[in-house]
Formats: sequence, structure tokens, C-alpha cells
Amino acid sequence: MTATVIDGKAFAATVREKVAGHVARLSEEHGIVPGLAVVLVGEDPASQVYVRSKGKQTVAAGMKSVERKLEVDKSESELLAVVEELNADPSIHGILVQLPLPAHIDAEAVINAIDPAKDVDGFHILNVGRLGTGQKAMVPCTPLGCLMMLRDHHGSLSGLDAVVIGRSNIVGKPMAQLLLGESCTVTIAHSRTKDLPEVVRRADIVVAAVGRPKMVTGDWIKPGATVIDVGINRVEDRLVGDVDYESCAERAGAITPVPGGVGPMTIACLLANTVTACCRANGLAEPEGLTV
Ligand SMILES: NC(=O)C1=CN([C@@H]2O[C@H](COP(=O)(O)OP(=O)(O)OC[C@H]3O[C@@H](n4cnc5c(N)ncnc54)[C@H](OP(=O)(O)O)[C@@H]3O)[C@@H](O)[C@H]2O)C=CC1
Ligand SMILES: Nc1nc(=O)c2c([nH]1)NC[C@@H]1CN(c3ccc(C(=O)N[C@@H](CCC(=O)O)C(=O)O)cc3)C=[N+]21
Repeated sequence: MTATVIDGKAFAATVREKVAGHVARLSEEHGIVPGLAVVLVGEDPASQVYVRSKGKQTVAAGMKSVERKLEVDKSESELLAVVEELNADPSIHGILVQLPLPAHIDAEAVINAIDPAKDVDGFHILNVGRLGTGQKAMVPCTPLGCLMMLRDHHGSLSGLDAVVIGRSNIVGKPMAQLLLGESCTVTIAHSRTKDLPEVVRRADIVVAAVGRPKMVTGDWIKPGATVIDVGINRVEDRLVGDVDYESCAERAGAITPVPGGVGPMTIACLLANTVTACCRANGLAEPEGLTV
């Protein structure tokens, strides 16, 4: 079998088009412009690329984009002061603090200082709890993007066996919650999982979020399974996923490429979450098709 390629880049363009449509309506009917603020501490080159790309796409969708850059040696309280300022700014509906933060800053404290209504990353403890209990939450962008692609490909996910490799707070755990919400039978695998290949072989849906280039190989994949590759690894100046694309594409029913898969969907969902947050903040009906 040769897998269907799930084109995240094209899908993301359709999400951004929907976002732009909602933004235009907000502006025409209510005079409201959604605003997204991205805060970057330090000068990590990869982070700079993402932040620039987020800013450009935010503006292209008709929204306001604010970038706040802090030098790498700024203190936690200086960063918290920036977060407080953005929390209080009525023109800002979404706040994203780019991770990872330098080691001298307590990332958890910073995330939980963001107004949960503006937490477009969905990392605030209140949004994590809401997602876990099935209440209306801000949903983390990467898992949200993965779920949109899975729903589009499968329709119903009910009863499918899903294996999520990775248990981070930003990808693995919220991904597992979303799949559980879709009535999948969910297994979360991690570095202590015994016989990972055998666990993955049971899966109808595999989501790899590990950070190890090409770790998942074709012989782990149940024929016809859907493989979602979250991994972004820079190897000799090339981007490589956590999935060995060539061997997995031979067995899978569908697969996302890297680049051009989950990455573009993550940014599109960030824009979508900003519009959702803006509508909620203004007591307006939630735009359809932008969240779960
Ligand atoms: N496309 C996108 O938009 C995004 C991509 N990413 C990418 O996704 C990947 C994962 O990111 P993130 O979740 O932040 O990473 P983390 O490093 O926070 O988590 C990695 C997870 O993988 C597990 N793991 C590590 N080694 C193995 C192994 N040999 N076998 C099984 N599990 C293992 C770890 O297990 P344990 O908990 O036991 O240590 C951990 O749970 C990275 O490549 C990152 O760059 C991340 C965010 C967004
Ligand atoms: N608070 C916070 N929220 C995040 O969502 C967050 C973060 N911090 N820190 C870093 C990770 C990583 N991440 C990516 C976003 C887009 C691409 C993306 O667009 N990738 C393109 C390629 C980009 C390139 O060429 O470098 C692709 O896969 O096709 C990748 C990775 C968001 N993250």
C-alpha cells in the first residue's frame, strides 16, 4: 500500500482562509480586530523563525500582531510584567510566550500568569483542567491541528485504537485528551514504554511527538494505519520528523509529511484560537469550524 499524503500545508491554508473570513466579519459587523501578542525571550534562531512566521500570517489574516522581544538575561519578574501588561491590553485577545524559556525562568509560573481567556496556547492550568474534564477550553494548537486533519481524513474516530508517542504537556498529553474526547481507545507511550514497536503495531492512529529523528519505522505500522508526525528535528540543516517517512508510507493508509504537515497547521490553529478568544471576550457567537 502507498499512503495518502495528508497535506498539512494546504489544509492550513484553508483554515487561515476561514480565519480571515471571520476576521473580516468581526471588523465589518462589530468594528473589532483580533490581536495576537507573541513574546520571545532570547535569540534562539529557530524560535525567531517561528515568531516571524506567526507574525506574518497573523497580519495576512487581517489581525493585529504584536511581537515583544526580551533579551535572554531578563528576569522572570520582567517577563511577568510584560505578561501583565498584555493581560490588561483590551486590543490583545491572544498571548503566546514562546517556549522553551531560559533556565532561570520558571515557565510554569509564566504560563499560569497569562489570563486564561487569552491563553491561545492552551497551556494554562485552567485550560488544561477544562480540556481534561470536557469543558470548553482553549485547546493547544499542535494537537488541535492534528485532530482537524484526523477528523477530515476519517470522519468519525470513535472506537479506533490510537497510540500517542510522547507525554509532554504541550503535545502528547493534550493530544491524548482530544483523542479520548473522540472516543478513541488511547495509549500514551513514552521513554519507559516496554516494547514500543509492539504497542504501535496495535494502532489505527499513531501520533509521534518524541523529538527523535525517524524513530518510528515502517515495520511498526499496522497496514492501513494513519500516521501523524509531529516531530521537528533539524538534521544537517534539513527538517526531519520523528517518523521514517519512506518506510512508513509503504504501510500506512495515510501519513503527514515533515515539513508541510503538522507544523503549518499549528500556526493556523494559533490564528484560529485567537479569533475564538476574541469572540468569547466580546460575548459573540463562536465561529464554526475553528475549534473542537
Ligand atoms: N509541529 C509542531 O508544531 C510542533 C512540533 N514539536 C516537535 O515535536 C517533538 C516533541 O515535542 P515535545 O512534546 O515538546 O517534546 P518533549 O521533549 O517535551 O517530550 C518528548 C516525549 O517523548 C518521549 N520519548 C523520548 N524518547 C523516547 C523513546 N526513545 N521512546 C519513546 N518515547 C520517547 C519522552 O518520554 P519521557 O516523558 O519518558 O521522557 C517525552 O514524553 C519535537 O520534535 C518537537 O520539536 C513540538 C511542538 C510543536
Ligand atoms: N508557546 C509555544 N507554542 C508553540 O506552539 C510552540 C512553542 N512555544 N515553541 C516551539 C514549538 C514548535 N512549533 C512549531 C510551529 C510551526 C512549525 C512549522 O511551521 N513548521 C514548518 C517548517 C518551518 C521551517 O521550515 O522551519 C513545517 O513543518 O512545514 C514548526 C514548529 C510551535 N511551538
